Amino acid sequence: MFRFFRSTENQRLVARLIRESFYQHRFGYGAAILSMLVVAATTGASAWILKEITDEFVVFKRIDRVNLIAGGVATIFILKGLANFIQAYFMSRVGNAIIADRQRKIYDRILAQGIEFYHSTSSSDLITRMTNNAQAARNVLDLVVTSYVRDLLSLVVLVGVMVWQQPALSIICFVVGPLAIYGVNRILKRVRKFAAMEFRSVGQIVQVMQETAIGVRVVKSFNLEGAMRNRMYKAVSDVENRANNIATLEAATSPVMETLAGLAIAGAIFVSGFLVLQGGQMPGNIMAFIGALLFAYEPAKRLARVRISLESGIVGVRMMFELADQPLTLVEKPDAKPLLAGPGEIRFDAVDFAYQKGPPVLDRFDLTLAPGKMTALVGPSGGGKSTILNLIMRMYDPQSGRVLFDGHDISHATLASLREKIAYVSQDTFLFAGTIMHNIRLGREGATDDEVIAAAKAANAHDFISAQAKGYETDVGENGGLLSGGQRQRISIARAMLRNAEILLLDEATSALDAESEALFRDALQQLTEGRTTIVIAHRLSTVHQADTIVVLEAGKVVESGPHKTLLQQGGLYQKLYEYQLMP
Ligand SMILES: Nc1ncnc2c1ncn2[C@@H]1O[C@H](COP(=O)(O)OP(=O)(O)OP(=O)(O)O)[C@@H](O)[C@H]1O
Repeated sequence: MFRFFRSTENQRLVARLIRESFYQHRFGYGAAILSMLVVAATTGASAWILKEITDEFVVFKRIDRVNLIAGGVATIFILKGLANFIQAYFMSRVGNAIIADRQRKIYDRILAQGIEFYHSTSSSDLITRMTNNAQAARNVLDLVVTSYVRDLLSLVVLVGVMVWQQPALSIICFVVGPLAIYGVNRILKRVRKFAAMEFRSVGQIVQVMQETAIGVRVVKSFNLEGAMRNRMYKAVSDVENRANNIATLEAATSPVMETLAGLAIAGAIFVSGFLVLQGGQMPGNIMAFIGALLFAYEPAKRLARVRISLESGIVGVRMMFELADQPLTLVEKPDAKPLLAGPGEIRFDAVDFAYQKGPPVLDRFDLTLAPGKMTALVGPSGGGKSTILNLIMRMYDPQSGRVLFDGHDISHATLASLREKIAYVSQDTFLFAGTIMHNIRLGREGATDDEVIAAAKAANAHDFISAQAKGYETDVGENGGLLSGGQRQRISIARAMLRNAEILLLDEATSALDAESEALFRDALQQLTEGRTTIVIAHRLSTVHQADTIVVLEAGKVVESGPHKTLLQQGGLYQKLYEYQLMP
C-alpha cells in the first residue's frame, strides 16, 4: 500500500477508514476508478497526439490526415469529459453516502453511551464531531482516491509518454519529483498542529452559541452580552487565524512547485531545442514530450500537496475513531434477560456507590421499597436521593452490591425491559421540539389522542392546554421555552402517567407547581399510584404525607423510616425538617 503519511498512526487510521468505508462502497468507487483510468489514458493520449499533429502537419505536410487527427482529438476530449462526469457522479454519491453512514454510526455510538459519558463530554464537542468528523472521513477518502488513483495514474501514463518519446530527457522527472516531495514534507508538521487547534476552536464557537441560546435570560438579566461577545469573538478569531495559517502553509507549496516545474520545463525546452536543431530529432517527439510534461504538472502538484490536505482531514478521522473506540460506560450483559412482570419490589443490597472520581455517596446501603406502595425519600440536599433513582433506572452501576427488582439483579436484565417498567419525572423537565400532543405521547408509543388527553387531565394539564390557541397542537418551543415552568412540569407528569408503567419515579416532580395545582396533582397521584411501586422525592413535605413509608436520608444513610405520623412522633430529623417548613 502507498505510504500516505510519515506517522504510522495516521497510516493506520487511513487503512481503517478504507477497510470500514471504502470497502462498503467498493462498487461506487470501482466505477469511479474505472473512469479515472479513462481520464488518465485520455490525458496521455492528448500529449501523444501532439507528436502526430507536429510531424504529420508541420514536417510531412499530410493534408489527408487532417480529418483523422482532428477526429482523434475530438474523441479524446469527449471521452475525457464523459469519464470525468462518471467519476464526479460516483465520487459525490459515494461521498454523500459515507457522510450519512458515518453520522448514523457516530450517533448510534453516542446514544449507546451511559450518562457518565455525557458528563465528561460537552454537547458542543459532540455537535462539532457529528458534522466535522463525518465530513472529514469523506474528504480523506476523496483525496486518497482522486490523488492516489486518478492523479497517480495520469502521472504514470504521462511519464510513460515522456519516456517513450524522449528517454534521456525523462531523467528530469526523476530529479524534480523527489525534490518536490522533500520541499512539501517540511511544511507538513506545522499543518498538523494547526488542524488540531482549528477543530477545538470550532467547538468553542458552538459552545458559546449554545450557552447564549440556552442561557439567554441569564445573559440578558446579568448584562453578560459583553462577556459572551468577547468569548465568541476570541473563538471566531482563533478559527480565522488557524484557517489563515493552514492556507498560508498550503499556498507555500505553490512557489516550491512552480519553481521546480519552471526549471524542469525550461531545462527540457533548452535541451530539446538542441536536439531538434542540431541533433536531427523529429520535432513531434519533442512536442509530445513537452506536452506530457506540461500536462503532468497539475496532477504532480496535487500529489505533492495531498499529504498536507490529508493532515487537516485526518484530525477529524482520528477524533471519529476515538469516539467509536471509547468504551461504553454502561453495557448490557451478553446473556441479559428481559425482566418479567412482578409485584414490583425494589431492593438495594449492600450497595456501594460513588460518581466517577467523587467521594462515596452510598456505603453498604440497604433499602427495600415495598411493592405496590408509595415510598417518599426525604432529607437534606446532597443526601443521595436522586442517586437512588439513578441506580434504580440503571443510569449507573454500583461499584459493589446489587439493585434487585423482585429479586432479580437489574444488571443482568436487558436495559429496554428495565426502563419499560419505569415512568420517570425528573427535577429538570425536558420537552422535545414539537407539539404538546407529541411530547405527551412520547410516554407511550401508539397511544391514542383520547389516552393522551386522559393523561393530561390526570396531570391537571388539560385546562391550560385547551386554553392555548392551538390546544394540543401548540408548539412548545425549544425545550418547552414557550411554556411556563409549571406547565412544562405538568406535561412531563402527563407523559409519565400515559406510560402506565409498573414503577413510578418522581424526582421533585411538583417543585414548579403552585399550591393549588400541587393539591390537584396529589389527588391524581393517589389514583395513579394505586398498586404501583412509587418513589417520590420532594423537599416540600406536604407532598409526602400520603406516602406509605417515608425514608429519611442523610449523607447516604437511612436515618429514619416509617409513616408520617410515626416519624413525627419519633422527634428525629423528619420532625425537625417538618417543623422548619411550618415555621413562618
Ligand atoms: N453526576 C454526578 N457526578 C458527580 N457527583 C454527583 C453527580 N450527581 C450527584 N453527585 C453528588 O452526589 C451526592 C448526592 O447527590 P444527589 O443528587 O443524589 O443528592 P440529593 O439528595 O438528590 O440532593 P438534592 O435534594 O439537592 O437534589 C452529592 O454530593 C452530589 O454532589
